[in-house]
Amino acid sequence: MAIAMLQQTVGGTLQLLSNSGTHCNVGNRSVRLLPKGFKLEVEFPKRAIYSSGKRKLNVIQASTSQTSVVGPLLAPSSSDTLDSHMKPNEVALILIRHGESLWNEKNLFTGCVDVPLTNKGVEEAIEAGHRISSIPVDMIYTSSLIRAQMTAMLAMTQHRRKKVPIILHNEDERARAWSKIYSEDTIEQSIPVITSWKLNERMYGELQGLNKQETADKFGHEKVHEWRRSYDIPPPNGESLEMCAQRAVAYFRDNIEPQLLSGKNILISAHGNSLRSIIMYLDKLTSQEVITLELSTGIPMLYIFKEGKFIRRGSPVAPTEAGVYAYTRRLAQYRQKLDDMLT
Ligand SMILES: O=C(O)[C@@H](CO)OP(=O)(O)O
Repeated sequence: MAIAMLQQTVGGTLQLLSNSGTHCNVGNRSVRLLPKGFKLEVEFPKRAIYSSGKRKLNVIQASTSQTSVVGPLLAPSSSDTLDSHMKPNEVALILIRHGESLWNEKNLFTGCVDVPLTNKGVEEAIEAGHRISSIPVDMIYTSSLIRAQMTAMLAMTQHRRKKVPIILHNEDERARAWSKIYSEDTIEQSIPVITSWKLNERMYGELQGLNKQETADKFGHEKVHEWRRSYDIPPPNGESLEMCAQRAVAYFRDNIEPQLLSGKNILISAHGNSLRSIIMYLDKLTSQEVITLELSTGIPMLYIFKEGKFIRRGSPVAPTEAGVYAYTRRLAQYRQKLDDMLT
């Protein structure tokens, strides 16, 4: 079976690796892949579909130095409209802040420290999953932190479509090779989960691990409020919200938005401040507006992406809530198909 994988781009060089000699279409050129890899000099467009046999390799932002590596699991043949092969004219984007973590419970500054969920956090994640269980999800993005990953995975246990979320391991070639799936059908029933530190909580510098109340008592409530909720004032040796927004929004624009454009329904499980940053971008909030935005743990927020615009649709309260599915005909149809499939 022909499996080609985008390995890397260096300047204008696109390197494809193949597990067998096979033909691969790159743009409008048909090329032969060699067993041990193939190098091709190509002026590639920003977004292009590269196909090998029946599979599509979706190359995102190939003209930048950092390229998303997309293997077969990452590019299911269609977005999940059970399973229509038409590119939809609108897709769902769901944002979830992770459930309560052990350090949320202890009221400690957490930032990039990798702390798991509490029992309450587990329950919140399951409840979030229940709320979104009839909304299509084709791809999941999470931070590299376990609390966001646990939240995404627990939420997906509730999804009525019953696809299996699978974390992609792109750390190196062996990690990729050793986690490869060899069944087309199994790939079809999977949801790729892409993790990136760029969606992490903002790095809280020398406040990480300190108690929020004790820090306020020591440095004054005003100072601590400034560190926590100003836009451009960083905590000692940490990131301001503005700095967090720079990397989180850049990641969203470079990696997630192209997938939405290509018709994928997406769930992002991340953190208070990385999500506030992304919401600032989606809702075009000013720096004054974003500092008053507070996100609760485990509450999913739904957006519809249509004609290049993000339309905020609030938070689904229940999978059967009429209001959510009245938002768009496509969501209503998807839920109906799930009902038909499951009864
Ligand atoms: O401690 C943290 O990492 C964050 C989120 O819990 O705190 P804050 O409420 O100050 O953004």
